[in-house]
Amino acid sequence: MTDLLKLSGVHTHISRYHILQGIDLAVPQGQVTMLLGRNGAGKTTTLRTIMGLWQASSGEITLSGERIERLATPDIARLGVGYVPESMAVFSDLTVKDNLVLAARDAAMDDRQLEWIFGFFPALRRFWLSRAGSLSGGQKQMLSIARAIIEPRKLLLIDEPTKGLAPAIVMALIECLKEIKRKGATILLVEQNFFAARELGDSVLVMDNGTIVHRGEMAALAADVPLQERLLGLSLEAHQ
Ligand SMILES: Nc1ncnc2c1ncn2[C@@H]1O[C@H](COP(=O)(O)OP(=O)(O)OP(=O)(O)O)[C@@H](O)[C@H]1O
Repeated sequence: MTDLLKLSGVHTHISRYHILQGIDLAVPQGQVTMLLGRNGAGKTTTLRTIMGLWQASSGEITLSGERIERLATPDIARLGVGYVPESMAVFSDLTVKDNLVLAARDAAMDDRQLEWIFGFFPALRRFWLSRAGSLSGGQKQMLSIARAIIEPRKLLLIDEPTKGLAPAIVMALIECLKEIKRKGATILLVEQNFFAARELGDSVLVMDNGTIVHRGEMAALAADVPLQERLLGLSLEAHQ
């Protein structure tokens, strides 16, 4: 299996704080890799460092074998990395359509890509000319993911997409992400929801205090409650 993304010995400082303390991880092509860990473990900082939003103070990050840790965020995006931040990246005052037009940047929106996205997220077709600010939380999250996949991406970084959403919406979102996965996407996914983690994850990385403390198959961690309690402080069931 080819590793699409690799981090070796990555350290990140935020002002005087040493947050990432030597991250080694690999994200295999065509798989969903879950990134779990307690609050404050460094999951968001890891995604932001890959995306160039924080600069690694040392270590190497490669995408398809190419070093990216010194590149600026727009250049990393141009190489095919899509990022869905925790705080839903949508422009509330713009329509759903304009949010997607902007996300497609200089490329004209491709009709086939758009139909593909409507297939996952039918609500976006329904509210095409509505202000994004008028959408529900779940619909905003769907728009935020749609913005990240409006152009073909090699790699998607998604930060806690189910956070704060009602259970029915969470289930719908999991189905959408499964479909995106079925189409062969490679995803690094931060997620604390048990169903989402178990349903979507092929492999799992667990972080604590800025390092990776466990790596393995998601199914193996999902089946091992004592290990979950040791690594996460409580079982995945309790994270629902
Ligand atoms: N802008 C910042 N300035 C100072 N410290 C920060 C900043 N952003 C994050 N941190 C610190 O870095 C550590 C890791 O935070 P991070 O958000 O990466 O954790 P996380 O695992 O994503 O947790 P959560 O699930 O709570 O978002 C925390 O101790 C946090 O307080």
